[in-house]
Amino acid sequence: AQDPTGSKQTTYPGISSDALEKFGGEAGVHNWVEALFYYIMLDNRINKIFIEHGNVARQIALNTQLEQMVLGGAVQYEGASMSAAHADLGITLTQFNAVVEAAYNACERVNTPYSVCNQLIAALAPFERSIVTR
Ligand code: HEM
Repeated sequence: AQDPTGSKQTTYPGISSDALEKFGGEAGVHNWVEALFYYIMLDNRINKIFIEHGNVARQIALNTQLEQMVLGGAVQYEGASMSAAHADLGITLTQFNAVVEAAYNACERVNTPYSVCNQLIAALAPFERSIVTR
């Protein structure tokens, strides 16, 4: 599997050693990703991109892997690099930020402690460089 950042980075700064546990382990991360896509699909600024280009079941499975890995889990991410997955979508910073909002709403929905929610979202933020192309 490729490193999702497209770099050689394998550890994520700012992630505490108990982050995955506080997130509720694999089941907790999966619930969070389900809630994330619930809020994405309710957001009229971005849902059309996912309806037209996405495969929600595949994206939920791959995001569950990726987020567990970012939280320090011994999980291999088996999807495409962030740049390859998003290259043709012409994503704007406004659309990226809409997904970040959905991510915070998902944390509230599944009662993820705010500090550990922030750790995950901060660790995903650098992917913006690979995802926002417009
Ligand atoms: C940090 C933010 C993001 C992360 C971690 C992320 C993660 C992922 C992952 C893991 C995949 C699956 C790759 C694969 O199929 O191998 C994917 C695909 C996709 N993402 Fe994102 N994504 C992010 C931001 C966004 C944004 C902002 C949008 C649009 C507004 C978006 C739209 C899509 C779409 C439509 C696909 C499916 C592409 C395809 O199957 O051809 N993503 N993303």
